[in-house]
Amino acid sequence: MTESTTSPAARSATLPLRFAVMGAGAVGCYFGALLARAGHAVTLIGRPAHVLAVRDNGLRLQTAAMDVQVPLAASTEASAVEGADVVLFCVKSSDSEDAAQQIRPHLAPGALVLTLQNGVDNDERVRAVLDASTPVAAAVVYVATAMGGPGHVVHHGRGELVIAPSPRSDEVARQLTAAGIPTQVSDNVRGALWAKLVLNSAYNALSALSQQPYGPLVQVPGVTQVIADIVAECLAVAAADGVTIPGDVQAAVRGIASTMPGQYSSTAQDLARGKPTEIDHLNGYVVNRGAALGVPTPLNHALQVLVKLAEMKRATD
Ligand SMILES: NC(=O)C1=CN([C@@H]2O[C@H](COP(=O)(O)OP(=O)(O)OC[C@H]3O[C@@H](n4cnc5c(N)ncnc54)[C@H](OP(=O)(O)O)[C@@H]3O)[C@@H](O)[C@H]2O)C=CC1
Ligand SMILES: CC(C)(CO)C(=O)C(=O)O
Repeated sequence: MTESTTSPAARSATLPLRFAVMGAGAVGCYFGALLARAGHAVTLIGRPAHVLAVRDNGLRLQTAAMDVQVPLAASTEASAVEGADVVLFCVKSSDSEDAAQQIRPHLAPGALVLTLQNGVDNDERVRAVLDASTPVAAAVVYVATAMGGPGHVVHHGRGELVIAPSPRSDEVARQLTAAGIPTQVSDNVRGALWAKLVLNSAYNALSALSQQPYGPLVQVPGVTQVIADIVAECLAVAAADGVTIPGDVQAAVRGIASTMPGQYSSTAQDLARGKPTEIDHLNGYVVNRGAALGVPTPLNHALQVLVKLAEMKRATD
């Protein structure tokens, strides 16, 4: 096909883009590394020890299929988003406003900010901080990754995204998919984020408070009934909020314990490392929406409070 017969969209799908990753942790490093390997210009923005390691040796990307050093740019400064076509916004949900404030003065006009986070309202919270002209699209992240240490990301499974529509979403989805990150654009990302929120609300706090992986957790008498009751509260809030949750959420909830029996929730991992959890954006979100909509959520509230107490204890140990 000659240049003149190629549509602008098709042409742009073949051109490398400039990506910045705001919050270069497990999720941002994994996707950033794949994009850099596909020829895109990628800058990671993260903490000093990680940035130094990446600058010295590149990012070590360890998956079942490869263990490679990926050269890419890294900075501790939010100003490194300058010139990016797309910002992968990958901080924890509790850091969204701060991180958005930090990148705001440096974003190029029209840069797309993609929120790759758990929790259902990060896109709204980021949009509220950024200039009204900046497109922000939520992404549902289906991946299991962890940091192996500074400059080292370990992939444990999956790696797809579902992203919300925006002026650049189709183009970006094509580029991501071509880079080995299967990406769909969906007009029900909120529903898909809610589906994940239900799983997180059902399992994360219980795994965190007991420091148990999902397999042994559900063997304890009473746990599956508690999970069913938590899920019922979440679904009542979602219904009152007009959210259509795609797929069979009950089957997805049951499937977690059998498909990931050895997995500890991210909340359990945060607590074990003495890091703040995202609980206010998981069970806590269900509680707040429930309160606003007049739907009682006593189990979600109890779990939120218990995790906050455990965070407090961990911080003072
Ligand atoms: N890991 C996974 O497999 C999955 C994670 N998710 C979700 O993705 C999101 C990101 O998770 P994950 O990557 O695991 O989290 P990480 O904690 O590994 O990564 C976030 C990184 O951003 C850093 N950071 C925060 N604020 C700034 C800032 N202002 N400037 C520079 N760096 C900053 C953090 O540093 P510090 O810790 O020092 O604050 C941390 O290193 C979360 O919402 C999570 O729930 C979703 C699906 C799977
Ligand atoms: C799906 C689940 C519950 C898997 O661990 C998760 O997203 C988390 O740990 O935060």
